[in-house]
Amino acid sequence: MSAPRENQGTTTYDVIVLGAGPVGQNVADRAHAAGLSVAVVERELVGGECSYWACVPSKALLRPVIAVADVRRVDGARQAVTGSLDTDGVFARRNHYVADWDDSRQALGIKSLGADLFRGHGRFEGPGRVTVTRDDGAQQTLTARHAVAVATGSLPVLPDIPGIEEARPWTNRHGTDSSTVPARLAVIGGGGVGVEMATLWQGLGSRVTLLARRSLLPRLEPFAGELVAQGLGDAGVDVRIGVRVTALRRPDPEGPVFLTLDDGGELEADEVLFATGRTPATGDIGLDRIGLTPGSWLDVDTTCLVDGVDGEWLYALGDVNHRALLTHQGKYQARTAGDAIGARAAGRPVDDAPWGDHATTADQHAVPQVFFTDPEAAAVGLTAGQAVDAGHRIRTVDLDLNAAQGANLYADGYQGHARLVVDLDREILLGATFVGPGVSELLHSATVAVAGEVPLKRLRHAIACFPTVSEIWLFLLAAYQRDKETPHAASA
Ligand SMILES: Cc1cc2nc3c(=O)[nH]c(=O)nc-3n(C[C@H](O)[C@H](O)[C@H](O)COP(=O)(O)OP(=O)(O)OC[C@H]3O[C@@H](n4cnc5c(N)ncnc54)[C@H](O)[C@@H]3O)c2cc1C
Ligand SMILES: NC(=O)c1ccc[n+]([C@@H]2O[C@H](COP(=O)([O-])OP(=O)(O)OC[C@H]3O[C@@H](n4cnc5c(N)ncnc54)[C@H](O)[C@@H]3O)[C@@H](O)[C@H]2O)c1
Repeated sequence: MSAPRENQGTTTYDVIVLGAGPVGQNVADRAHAAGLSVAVVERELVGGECSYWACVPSKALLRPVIAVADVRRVDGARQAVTGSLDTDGVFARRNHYVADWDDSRQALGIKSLGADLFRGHGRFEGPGRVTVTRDDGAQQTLTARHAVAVATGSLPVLPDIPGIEEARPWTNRHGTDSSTVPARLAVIGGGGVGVEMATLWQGLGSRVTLLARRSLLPRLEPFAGELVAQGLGDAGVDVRIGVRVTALRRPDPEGPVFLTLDDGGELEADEVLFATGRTPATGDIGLDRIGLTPGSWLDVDTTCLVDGVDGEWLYALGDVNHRALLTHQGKYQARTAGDAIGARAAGRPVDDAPWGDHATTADQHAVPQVFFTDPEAAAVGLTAGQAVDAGHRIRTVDLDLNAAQGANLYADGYQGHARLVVDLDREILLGATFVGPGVSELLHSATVAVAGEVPLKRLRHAIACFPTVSEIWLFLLAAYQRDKETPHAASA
């Protein structure tokens, strides 16, 4: 490792990491493990959006809601749940998991992995050169001998609708850090944030209206959004699909917000939460100083080197490269790119062939995701539609999950559905989707099968325990075999 070197107010490290979310932390760890000196720059909280306003608080708040729903599906246990959720307890639980928005433990983590933390806003001044501006205006310049890794994440997008400022909308920030439950909440957007926020605030006692201009969870198999919409409706959410907000008003700043809808209606709520997508946090990081466009997503190659930048020094990881806006996928990119940075710095060969040590091949073939709704929706790889669009010859296998006795024992009247997408030419799985209570823990089996390209002939020998929900694999594979042996079986 070349130790940090100071010269005329500029400190030189082997690697500079911009952003200390989960992704920045992981690339710093891997680069340091490769023997490189590392500076990490963070302008807000070490741990990023994920730790304080996204994954962690949302799951801390959702778990009690789903735990109670799960108990209510088990006769004998249901009778033990007689009251409503203790919201103070739920908020205290959330506060515990976000450490009361105090990042000192995570900041120590940066130190203990051997990197130096610089608090402040990082901006490129030129290739390999970053200025850090602290809140008090003090500035420090850092230069990188080998690499800069941009892991600045993403920000919520608010649509340009008249009255949006006056409405003082919530985004994922208030949606996860509020400790008051609005009596009526309008949630706009049917993606992951929208459906999870609707689930959790309805569970905590709000009367939620969810407005989605298209189907829910549109990137998953269509049945996922349909079952999640049904679950939300059963929980009391007013789900309205195909409805847009055209204007907002909050005439009395202390009073309710009014939403004008394109179906001619008006909706009154106490708060409105926009979950209408993300924009890259690259607007103010000096991209123009290095020949890139401020505010753009950063396209990358398989080792996460940014396209169109000479010299193999600029990497972009996590949300900012727009490959998959998921913590686990960003961390995978960070581990892979951290190793690639180490290899390039040492002059060792880079193994960027598909599934190689320095390639993020899973980003294209095996991205797993779970939405913690009730029912849960879990998917990996390609949907049937995506597989056909990509030119694969496929067959889909569909089954209700209650075909597995384990599902019925897990929840009385278990309702859920599974789909496998099979590549007919190679007889491997391209994708799998499970929707139902408790399926989040089922997904990794499918991820192993998809990423491992395990032949179905061999998968048959991976036995699931009786009586678990996982036994659905047995029935899905048997159904595939049956279809295969039936000449008229449909292939999509
Ligand atoms: C409500 C919600 C729930 C979610 N739930 C899940 C989930 O359950 N599972 C999942 O996998 N994903 C989930 N996601 C997505 C997940 O939050 C992101 O994919 C993840 O946070 C991306 O990590 P990151 O490190 O790239 O960015 P971030 O977590 O956004 O971290 C980026 C860091 O960079 C810092 N930064 C930005 N600009 C600068 C600068 N110029 N100088 C210095 N520092 C800077 C920021 O302050 C921040 O700390 C959820 C998202 C939302 C909104
Ligand atoms: N459990 C998880 O892993 C989890 C949970 C939440 C979010 N996430 C990830 O975080 C990212 C951001 O999630 P998100 O839900 O904010 O974004 P998204 O892009 O997934 O969904 C946004 C939705 O809002 C809709 N929309 C956009 N503009 C609109 C408008 N003006 N009016 C009405 N609807 C509008 C879009 O059609 C889309 O369906 C996603 O990639 C998501 O997968 C993951």
